[in-house]
Amino acid sequence: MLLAIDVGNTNTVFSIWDGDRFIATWRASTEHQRTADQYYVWLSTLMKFQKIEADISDVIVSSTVPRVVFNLRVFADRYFNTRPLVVGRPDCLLPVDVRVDQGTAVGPDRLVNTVAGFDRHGGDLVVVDFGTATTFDVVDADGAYIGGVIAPGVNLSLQALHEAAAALPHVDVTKPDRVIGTNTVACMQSGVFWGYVGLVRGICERIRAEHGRPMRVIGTGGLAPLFQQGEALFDAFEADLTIHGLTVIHKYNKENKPS
Ligand SMILES: Nc1ncnc2c1ncn2[C@@H]1O[C@H](COP(=O)(O)OP(=O)(O)O)[C@@H](O)[C@H]1O
Ligand SMILES: CC(C)(COP(=O)(O)O)[C@@H](O)C(=O)NCCC(=O)O
Ligand SMILES: [K+]
Repeated sequence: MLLAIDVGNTNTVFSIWDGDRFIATWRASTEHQRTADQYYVWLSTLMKFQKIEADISDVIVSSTVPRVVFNLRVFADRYFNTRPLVVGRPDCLLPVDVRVDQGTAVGPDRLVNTVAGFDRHGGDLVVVDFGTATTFDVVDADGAYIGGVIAPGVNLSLQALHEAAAALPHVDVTKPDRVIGTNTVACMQSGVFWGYVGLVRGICERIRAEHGRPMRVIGTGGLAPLFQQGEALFDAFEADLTIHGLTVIHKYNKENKPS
C-alpha cells in the first residue's frame, strides 16, 4: 500500500491508498522538528485506534517546507524500509510538462494539483488551493503547468490585520450576511470574505482573458467550501485533489521508471 504525505506550511496530511481508494486520512500540524520516531508513534497509534492494518510498501511526499523532508525520509526508511518518492526532486518523474522561467522552483503542491486536475478534468484549468497561501495554478491544454498566481492566504490576512493593528481582535473567517459591518468583527469578516470573493473572481477572469480559451476552475483546500457557498466561484470542489495527485504521480513513476 501507498502512504501519501502532503506537507503544507500549516498542516500535513497522511493518507493510505490501497490501490483503489483511500482507506484512511489523518492531519497533523506541520512542525519541522518532528522526528521520524515521532511520526511513527503518531501514525501507528491512529492506525491501531481505527483498526487499520496496512502493509505500507511505498511512500510519496510533496512538501512546501523543505526542512521536513529529511525526517520523513528517515521515517520511510526506518519504519517501512522504502525510499520515498519526493515530488520536485530530479528522480521523481512528472506526467506533465512544467513551462516556467528557468531556475524557478515551483511549489511541489502546485505541480501535484496540476497533475490531479489534468487527470480528472483534462486541460485548460485553473486550480485554486486555499492553503497558508492561496495559489492559482494554470494548467494548459496538454496538462502542462504554465504558471499562476500566489496570494496571501485567508487566515494569514486575518492574522496580519490582528498583528498590525492594536485595536483589531483575532477573528475567524465566516461568510457575513451583509457587506456593511456594524461592529469591528463584522467589518473584518466582511473585508476578508468579500475581498476574497472578489479576488478569486477577478483573478480567474483575468487568467481566462490572458489564456484566450475557455477554462474550468477547480477549488481545493480547507476553506474552499466556505467561499463556494452561494458564490459559484468554482466549477468543481475537490477536497482530496492534492492527495489524489500524489497517487497519480506514484503510479506514473512505477510504470515509467527503469528499476
Ligand atoms: N475546514 C476548515 N475550516 C476552517 N479553517 C480551515 C479549515 N481547513 C483548514 N483551515 C485553515 O486554513 C488554513 C490553511 O490550511 P491548510 O489548507 O491545511 O494549509 P496548508 O496546506 O498550507 O498547510 C489554516 O490556517 C487552517 O487552519
Ligand atoms: C505558494 C506556496 C507557499 C503555497 O504553499 P501552501 O499554502 O500549500 O503551504 C508553495 O507552493 C511554495 O512555497 N511555492 C514556491 C514558489 C512557487 O510555487 O512559485
Ligand atoms: K496546499
